[in-house]
Amino acid sequence: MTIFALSTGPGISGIAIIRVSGVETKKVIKLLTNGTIPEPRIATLKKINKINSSELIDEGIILWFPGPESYTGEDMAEIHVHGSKAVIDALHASISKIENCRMAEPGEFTRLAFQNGKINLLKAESIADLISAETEIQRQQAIKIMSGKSADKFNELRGKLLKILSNVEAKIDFPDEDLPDDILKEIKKNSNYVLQNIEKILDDQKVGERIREGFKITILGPTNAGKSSLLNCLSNREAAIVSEIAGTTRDVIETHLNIDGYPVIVSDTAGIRESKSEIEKKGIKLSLNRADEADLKLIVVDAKNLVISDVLKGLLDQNAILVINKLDLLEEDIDPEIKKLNHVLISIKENLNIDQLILKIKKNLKNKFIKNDNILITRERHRQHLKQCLNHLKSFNEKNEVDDFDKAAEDLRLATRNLGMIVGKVDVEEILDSIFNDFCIGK
Ligand SMILES: Nc1nc2c(ncn2[C@@H]2O[C@H](COP(=O)(O)OP(=O)(O)OP(=O)(O)O)[C@@H](O)[C@H]2O)c(=O)[nH]1
Ligand SMILES: [K+]
Ligand SMILES: [Mg+2]
Repeated sequence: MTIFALSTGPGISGIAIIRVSGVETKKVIKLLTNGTIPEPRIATLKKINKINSSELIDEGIILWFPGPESYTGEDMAEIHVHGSKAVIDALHASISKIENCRMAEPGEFTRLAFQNGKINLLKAESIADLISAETEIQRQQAIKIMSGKSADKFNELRGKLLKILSNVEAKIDFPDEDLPDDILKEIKKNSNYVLQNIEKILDDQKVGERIREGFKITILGPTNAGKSSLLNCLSNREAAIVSEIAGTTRDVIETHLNIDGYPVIVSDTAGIRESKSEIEKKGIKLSLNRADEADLKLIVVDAKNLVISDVLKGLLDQNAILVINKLDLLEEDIDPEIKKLNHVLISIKENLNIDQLILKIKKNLKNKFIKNDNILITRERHRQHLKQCLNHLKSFNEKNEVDDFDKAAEDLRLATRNLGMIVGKVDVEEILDSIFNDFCIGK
């Protein structure tokens, strides 16, 4: 089967690129250009016409990449035309008339690249991350994983496990012979090395995932403190309704922001107070759930009414900033006890000290992100495989201690398999769909 798809973004653009991959690629070029195949990898201007007709669609550049020296490993072509809907539609219609040619599924080009051994799974995932990167930090992370640093580490650890496995299997094959002491020592050393490495990789405060998905900031506080006003102020738009009526916000309202390169998801929540309304109570429950999940809590209170309820006190930990709003209304100094807390005094109405608050938020993000320069896990999938690997490895150690080699070997195989699945070194058909379906068509 030969696949094709628009690989540039949809909508009007100066240039649109349609990619073709598969055995019929040469035929596609010939039929579209009524002519010869261009030199490999040399941009060649061609008249592109409808299939089986001399009617011109557009003039454009054809790039011919004979397999296996191509992105997918198969014969491939790129057709660069003017980026209008009509040109693209005409080209698509023409190619789909050629036998054995069809539109590509989302992520299918990259999936082929993986299946044909051009890239490993981590690289495939990082390509998806790079395509969807919205902030500088996300781009940096994607390109780092793409460069192969994580894959190298996981392959190194997997190599050690395979080494142990060969020793243990030798023991199973020759049950009457004892393993020499130095080999037993080496097995122990290697399995501890892998164990400790995985524990260290897992102990990462989930920074990699946070960079991909966004760092979670939750705005909490009593009703009418100005929480929704703060959300709007940070996101520079009317994301949430602001009113002088206490209890305005009921549902959680999220906005995605880019704070100095760091991706964040800011959530505004329902004001916390004693309420008889069932709906409001539900809203307050949602607020408290969000507080649990948050990486950073902004506890907003009213400077004129500075009572901090016990519930809020419970939320004021090292991942919280006390935001005292409505500074413009304040006449006297604030309570020295409250001043001891990690706080900032602002007025959203008068735009006072907002920059200070943003600085504090940034500092908090930086501390969290920069502490960990060794990010290897960017997805829950990786974390699950590592946890499984760790469990099997621990179980292997226990069984190995009591000379239960058969069962120990089985644990070792499973541990190795889980490490392999991260990079895509084993039969991974079952996880491929979920990975490549996240891509858009043409990638
Ligand atoms: N004077 C003054 N008023 C403010 C300031 N910030 C917000 N307000 C006003 O405070 C009122 C409540 O603001 P909201 O943003 O709706 O407060 P909230 O915390 O989201 O309230 P709920 O959703 O009901 O819990 C509105 O009338 C705002 O205009 C400020 O800095 N100074
Ligand atoms: K309100
Ligand atoms: Mg509100």
